Order: sequence, then structure tokens, then C-alpha cells
Amino acid sequence: MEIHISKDTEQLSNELAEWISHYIQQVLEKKERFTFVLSGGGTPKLLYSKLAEMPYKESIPWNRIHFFWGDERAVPFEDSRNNARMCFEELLEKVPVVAENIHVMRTDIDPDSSAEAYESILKTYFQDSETTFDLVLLGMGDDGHTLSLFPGTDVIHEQNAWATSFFLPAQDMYRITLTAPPVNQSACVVFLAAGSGKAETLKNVLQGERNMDLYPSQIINPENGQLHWFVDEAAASLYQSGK
Ligand SMILES: O=C(O)[C@H](O)[C@@H](O)[C@H](O)[C@H](O)COP(=O)(O)O
Repeated sequence: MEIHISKDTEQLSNELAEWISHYIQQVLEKKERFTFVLSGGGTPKLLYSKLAEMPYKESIPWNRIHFFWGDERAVPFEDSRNNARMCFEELLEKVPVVAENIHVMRTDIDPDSSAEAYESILKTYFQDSETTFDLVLLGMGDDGHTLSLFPGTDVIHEQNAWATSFFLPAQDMYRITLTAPPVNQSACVVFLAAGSGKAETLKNVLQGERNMDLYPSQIINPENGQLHWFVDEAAASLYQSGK
């Protein structure tokens, strides 16, 4: 695991945009397509808007990138809470992507069918390949959740399905989410977290005892891939470097 600490969210977004751009170029030197899992939540908005600006708008080979999502709130695409919609607004509408390469988690069908359909897209994509995505961008909630793996939920320990759906009473909505297995088979996972509200949880996730039911983010640990945390100083304020 590698942790990158930036001064504030502006610097964090700039540094991560640069890192992602460099990583994409590197991977695309060796293969034709790049698979990128986008995250919802508030923190990546600034990152996406940076990637949509120069120089990345022109330097990244957008037409060779295939986009997926880590999780989705089962609300219509038009709803401002829809994760895919946010990603379109901040990034995908602004750069030359190929429409067929964008794989949203559908919310115009029932959540179970949507999760099944997503899993079958992924299985078709990756077939028997040992490695899944080139890059999975994840957020972490103040409570330690990532994807839609919320503390105390069964989905944290799902071993078979690659995508699933369930009702989240606290938010009165269904969620559709990737499970840990396809994420842990990816080539690289990047967590992006910012703000003092995440400081205690970040410390517990990275340096506390292992308790995935309490801190689901701990379950994410690519078997043969890289794991990076990009955080700002506020989120890292309780993290003890060098420990
Ligand atoms: O749909 C969601 O809510 C997200 O996919 C979720 O997993 C998010 O990444 C975290 O909650 C962090 O969100 P913030 O960046 O807003 O803190």
C-alpha cells in the first residue's frame, strides 16, 4: 500500500489527475484498451473536472478507455443523486469518449436485474482473465464504507457474485454495487478521501485492527495489484506515517 498526502483538495485533485494520466499512458503502451471504474460521491468531482480540462482533455486517449462504475444509487439517471449522471456532467460529456465503451449500472430496470446484467457485462469483458480492471477509483464514507459495502451488511462478504443489489433503509433506496472479488482482482485500486470528517476512520482502516464489518474499506486489497490512497492533510491528520 502506498499513501500520497496532499495539502488540500485542490492539490490532491491535481496530483491524482496527473498520476492517473501517467498511469493510463503507461498501461496503453502495452495494450489496446484501458478499463476504468469510476466512483460516485462528492470528493471525485474536482478530480473529474480536472481530467476534463487541458492538458488531459487532449493528452489522454479517451477513445481507448472503457468506463464502469463501482456502485450506483437506484434512482433515475436524471436524479442528481445518480452516480453516473455526476460522472457524465463532470467528465464524460466533456471529453471525446466512445458511447459504446461506457457501461452504466442501469436504473431504468429493477435493481436485481440491473446487478445481474452488470455481472454478465463484466464476465463477458474479462472472461477467464485473472486480472479485471486496470484502475478502480474508490471513495470512502465517513463510516468506512466503500462501493456500497456499508458497515454491518452481508454484501461485504459476498464471494460469488461480482455485482449485487440490496435495499439500504438508512437512505431509503436500493443500491447496486460491485462486490469485493472483482475489485480485488484488478490491477490497481486508488482510494480518494478528503476532509477532517474522515480522519478517525482513515486511521482505523489503515492502522487499526482488522474488522471488515465495521470498516468495509479494509476488505479492498488487490491480490496481485497495486493499492494507493490519495488523501489530503485533513483526512491524514490522525494517520501516523512511518508506523
Ligand atoms: O454512491 C456513493 O455514495 C459512493 O459511491 C460512495 O461509496 C462514496 O464513494 C463514499 O460515500 C464517499 O463519498 P464522498 O466522496 O461524498 O465522501
